[in-house]
Amino acid sequence: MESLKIHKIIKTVKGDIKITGSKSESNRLLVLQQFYPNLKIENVSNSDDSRLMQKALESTGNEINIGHAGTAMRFLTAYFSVKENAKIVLTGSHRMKNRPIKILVDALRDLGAKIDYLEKDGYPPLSIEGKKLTKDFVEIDGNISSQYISALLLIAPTLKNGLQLKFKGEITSVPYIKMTLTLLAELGVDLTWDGDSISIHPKPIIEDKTVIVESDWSSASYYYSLCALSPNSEIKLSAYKKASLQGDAVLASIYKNLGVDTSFKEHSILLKNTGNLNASKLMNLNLIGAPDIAQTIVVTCFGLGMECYLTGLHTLKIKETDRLVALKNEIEKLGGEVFITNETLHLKSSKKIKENVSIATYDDHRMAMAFAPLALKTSIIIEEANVVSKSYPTFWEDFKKVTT
Ligand SMILES: O=C(O)C1=C[C@@H](OP(=O)(O)O)[C@@H](O)[C@H](O)C1
Ligand SMILES: C=C(OP(=O)(O)O)C(=O)O
Repeated sequence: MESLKIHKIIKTVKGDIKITGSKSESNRLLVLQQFYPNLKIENVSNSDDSRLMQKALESTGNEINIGHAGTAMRFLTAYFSVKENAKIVLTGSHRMKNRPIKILVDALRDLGAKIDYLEKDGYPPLSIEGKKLTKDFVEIDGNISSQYISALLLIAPTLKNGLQLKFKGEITSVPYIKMTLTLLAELGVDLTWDGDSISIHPKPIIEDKTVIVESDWSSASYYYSLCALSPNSEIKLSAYKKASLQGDAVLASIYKNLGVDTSFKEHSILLKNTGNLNASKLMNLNLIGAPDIAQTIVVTCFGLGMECYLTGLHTLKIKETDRLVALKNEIEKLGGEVFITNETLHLKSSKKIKENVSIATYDDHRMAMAFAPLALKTSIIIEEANVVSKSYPTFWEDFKKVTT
């Protein structure tokens, strides 16, 4: 699928969607399943990133290409470093070769791992020779990506003496670290998080266990946006729970201020447009714990003509694309005004949205999905619309279901 033209939607958004499992939970559990084969996983994500992860873990070849999948790149670097006798090259897309991995590689090398850079220092591709790691203490910078920390935590219980991780500086995307720790604890791993240090005890085997992956909250964000932009709309999404491991579940409280009410019913959430919106209010949010929903929120505010000021966005520059620049470029094409720094984004309120603008997606699934709901306001074109498969392969079918 190349460009997708979406004609202005005149229907009230309504429907019932079952969303695939969280890609973050899935990619952690898939690694853990290699260490603990008696772990069963249900509702695994059907995203490209999780399929690539599964394929990599089953691969018998000596070169693995994980495309655009950041978590897979980081988690597999740690995984293959401890897989005795593994000798592999881990590579990815052009963008992946420009997403930093030095902090993780340095930490693994400090623990004794054998990893070499094949092109640019500090970036994939990597050559990894797996071996037994015997050290049990490492310091790591927590401000660039929490994925480095999760990667180390996932291998920690398989190390002979476990692992103590000490953080330098501030930690970013903390809910993702908590997700990793909660999943480890569910498998019976003993751990403590005390101030700037996490200790993981060794756990060579676990009891039989089945984990059901909750559906993906980041994917739910696009329905929150549709609901916010469509008066009287109602969407039911499954399968979700109130006590989520995913930080993006904060959507429910954020979108309350954008006129969407969330109610939990058994395994689903019901989103309803309440009509309760003060569009002259400024949306002021720190998204350091939920970076993946920044694009959705900015576009919703733009569609509602609201001003928004987001902070805590320093990780957006090193994701699938520089998401701060991408948002500014595309919203300005539509007639909006956006100011960015390295960690903030300020959207001015604007009343008009230009028609038939073609939105570039920069190989970033979230650019395509975040801009699609604007079709409730005006006809819009989404370029390279199939990028959505990175996290949500059936997005366009599901989008159609609730909008036509
Ligand atoms: O651990 C994870 O599953 C993720 C952590 C976050 O990355 P950063 O920690 O790099 O912000 C998030 O943006 C990414 O989509 C998934
Ligand atoms: C940043 C993302 O993924 P990753 O870092 O795993 O490529 C994302 O899905 O928005």
